[in-house]
Amino acid sequence: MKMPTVKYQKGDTVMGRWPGSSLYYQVKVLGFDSKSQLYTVIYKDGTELELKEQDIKNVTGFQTRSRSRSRSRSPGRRRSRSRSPARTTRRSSSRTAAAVAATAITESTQSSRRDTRLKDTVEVRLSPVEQTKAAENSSNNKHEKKEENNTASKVIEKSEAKVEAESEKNQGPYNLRRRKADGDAKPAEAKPDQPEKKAKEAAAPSTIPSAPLDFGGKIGAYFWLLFLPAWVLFVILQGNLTDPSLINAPPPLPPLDTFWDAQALCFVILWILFQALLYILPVGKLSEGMPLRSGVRLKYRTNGFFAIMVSAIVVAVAVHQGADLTYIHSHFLQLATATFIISVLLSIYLYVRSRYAASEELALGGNSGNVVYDFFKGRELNPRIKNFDLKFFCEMRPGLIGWCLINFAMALAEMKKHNLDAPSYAMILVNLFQLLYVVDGLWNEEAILTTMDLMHDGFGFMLAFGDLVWVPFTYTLQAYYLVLHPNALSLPAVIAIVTLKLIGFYIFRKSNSEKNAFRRNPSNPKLSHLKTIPTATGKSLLVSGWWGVVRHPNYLGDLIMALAWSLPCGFSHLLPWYYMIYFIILLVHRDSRDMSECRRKYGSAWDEYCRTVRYRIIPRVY
Ligand SMILES: NC(=O)c1ccc[n+]([C@@H]2O[C@H](COP(=O)([O-])OP(=O)(O)OC[C@H]3O[C@@H](n4cnc5c(N)ncnc54)[C@H](OP(=O)(O)O)[C@@H]3O)[C@@H](O)[C@H]2O)c1
Ligand SMILES: CC(C)=CCC[C@@H](C)[C@H]1CC[C@H]2C3=C(CC[C@]12C)[C@@]1(C)CC[C@H](O)C(C)(C)[C@@H]1CC3
Repeated sequence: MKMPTVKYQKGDTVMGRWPGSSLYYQVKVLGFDSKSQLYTVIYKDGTELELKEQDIKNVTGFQTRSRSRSRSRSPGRRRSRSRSPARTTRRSSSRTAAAVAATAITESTQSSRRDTRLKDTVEVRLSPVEQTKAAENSSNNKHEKKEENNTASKVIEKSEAKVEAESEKNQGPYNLRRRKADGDAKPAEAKPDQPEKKAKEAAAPSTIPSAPLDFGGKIGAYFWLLFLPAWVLFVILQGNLTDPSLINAPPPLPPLDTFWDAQALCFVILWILFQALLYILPVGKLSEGMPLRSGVRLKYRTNGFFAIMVSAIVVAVAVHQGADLTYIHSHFLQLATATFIISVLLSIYLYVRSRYAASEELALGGNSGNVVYDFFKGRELNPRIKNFDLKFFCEMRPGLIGWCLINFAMALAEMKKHNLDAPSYAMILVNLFQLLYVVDGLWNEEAILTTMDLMHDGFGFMLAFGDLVWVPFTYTLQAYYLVLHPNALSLPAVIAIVTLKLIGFYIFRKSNSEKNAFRRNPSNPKLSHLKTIPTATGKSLLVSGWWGVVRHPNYLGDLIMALAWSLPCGFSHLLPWYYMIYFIILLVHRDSRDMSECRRKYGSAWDEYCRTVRYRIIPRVY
């Protein structure tokens, strides 16, 4: 960059104020943009920021800050332990831009959230220095103080209102850039029909970091590709046995032709098309997703509740007209096979189209270069055909609503099998509990946009198979099991199980809504009583309320609900407990995936959060 005649020159070592605080660090000037009048500076750990001239000072007139003074003055100090910067540095292995952020715990009140944030900056990870008295008293500095508040409040306005999008779009007075160390630059791929994009990407190295391999890496991907379908087959066959124990040897494989049923395939295709039609109807809200790396926010048609209501009416009319839904029970294996074929075809399509996707459209994982791993994990973050979002649709519609349809069919099959006028208590509980879970998910469909799958995971076999096959054909196992293995429940048992379900649901819903509301509008007045930790990305972390109890309160509620789903099936067999066991494994794994991802994103701010909120899912246990 050619430097015009400006106060500080490229290569100068100066003191740069950290946005939102009154602390200065030694930085090197990288350049000056005459248009925005901002200096690009680099901190010692490699973080780049754009600063105004007022926020830069000459090194003379500064002295090293005494740490104890800095810390004892801080209100946040009261809440946090292990504050030694040296110690923190040693501990935090994956320091990101956040590692240099002033990690503070802020208690925001409705009226003074912004001010409090300014005052509460308590900790820095570089050696902070402050100005000498003489320098502080200079008239220049008086002006500076006034200006400091202005600029700092701009930062906070930015981080509270349009946070993520802007910080990535490089628009505000301060500009937190991605650290170079955030990932390996990958060769840019571009759509052949987008020569402009291709040229741009070829010129600038891609910013897509490849995340560490998950799920056992490349070998793991082979394993899961074989194991997951085999497991679905195993549990379906087990459900038909008189003694369906998960620890029994697998039943003999039925002849190959029993897997295939053209009619079953037609039903599955019809169901998916029907759901797709409901999804594209211009009914319901258009919700914005979280900002992507490019700063863009995609729009999603969140009409899931409408879709399940219409589906329920259509199914009721069909049953009234004589449609025999017990077909679903008698052709469970064939329906699962047909859906599996569709999920494989969809995954192949997704993989092929991802080869033509621009690098900014790819997820952080799934770009290992290994075909099998990438096919399994998924490469493209938000594959869309026009406005039709394939990942969102698959996650929220055919499988999820199909789950309720299958449960209902199992209730009818139970009545038919045992000549009942009404389903058993156990069947009713399982149906109602899971219906509540799905309807709640669809009612709060917008909340899915802030979950890991939507924000971070690519769409590949894992999710396509998970959404279309795994959910409808394994999450229904309790109802499937009850058709052939009735379990009588006493009234007190029913009351106890319902109570447990409601407790779980309350924790699950409240915690998910709290995070979703906070992510959508961090300055939401309803959340102003909550304590937060700011991070260098502009986003904050909740550190009180539900997210101050454990790091994943939503998982806790979900697990309690899972327990309530299995209890109605009794303790005679392990099969109906499969969901509970699987769910513990899934959530523990998701928690550790999320931990690594958040540590990568938020650095020391995340470490601070983990020190403050010590337990992951179950208070005082785990
Ligand atoms: N039934 C099932 O099969 C099943 C399976 C999996 C999950 N689930 C449920 O689906 C829901 C979503 O789960 P999920 O795995 O996507 O995880 P999640 O807990 O909804 O999302 C994790 C993300 O939340 C943000 N976050 C973490 N701590 C925070 C804090 N203290 N303050 C503010 N934001 C914070 C982080 O993202 P950002 O900071 O980037 O926003 C983190 O990556 C959960 O209720 C879970 O139980 C159900
Ligand atoms: C194939 C395997 C082993 C894994 C795929 C995981 C996949 C089935 C789940 C990952 C995230 C889950 C999820 C729901 C369903 C199951 C998953 C897609 C969810 C849509 C269920 C309804 C809830 O209300 C929810 C919070 C919206 C759930 C979001 C996450």
